[in-house]
Amino acid sequence: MDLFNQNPMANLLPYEGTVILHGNIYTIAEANTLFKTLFEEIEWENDQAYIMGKHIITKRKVAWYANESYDYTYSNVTKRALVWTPTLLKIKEKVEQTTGLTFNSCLLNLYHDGSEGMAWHSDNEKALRVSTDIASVSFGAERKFSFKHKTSKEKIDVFLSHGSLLMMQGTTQEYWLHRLPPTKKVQKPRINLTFRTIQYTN
Ligand SMILES: O=C(O)CCC(=O)C(=O)O
Ligand SMILES: [Fe+2]
Repeated sequence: MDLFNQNPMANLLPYEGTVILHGNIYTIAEANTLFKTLFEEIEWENDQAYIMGKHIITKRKVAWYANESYDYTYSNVTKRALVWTPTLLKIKEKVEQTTGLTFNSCLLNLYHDGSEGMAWHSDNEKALRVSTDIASVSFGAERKFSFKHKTSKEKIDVFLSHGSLLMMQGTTQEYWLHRLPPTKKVQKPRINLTFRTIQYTN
């Protein structure tokens, strides 16, 4: 037995965090249908932010859905969460069954092609967070997703395929950054859903 053969359910991080790739939780046919439905039904908007006084509008599109409609402020822009669509609820239930965890909100990102990505960051907005577990579901073009340790700078790459589930847990956000690097190799769109547990008051 090759002990170094990658077990897809093993922790991909060597220390100070837990990242588990569950692999594909949907068949290609199911994932195709979900991609199409999300592409058409989600209320996609360009993301906006004020970063160092500059108003930034991304090409990448985003949407927030949650158990309740509520306002939240992120990068100095106030946004309103939308209430789950039936498709999102079905995906949330599948993720909850697979992981044994529960989530109350979801950030969706639509990358039209490989020229769009997301820069190094960690998802640790303290005001919002009650749990650090994040479930990431991907549809469409396969893309590389990278982790970088905040002090050692060690890098770990993983490929996120059509219908796959990746879990980021424990101290991952505290000690590691992640990003979706842009790439010239990908011409097709990708949709990513990150299910989170956030504390909201309204
Ligand atoms: O598109 C992805 O795979 C990751 C998105 C992400 O990191 C985020 O929404 O915080
Ligand atoms: Fe993130």
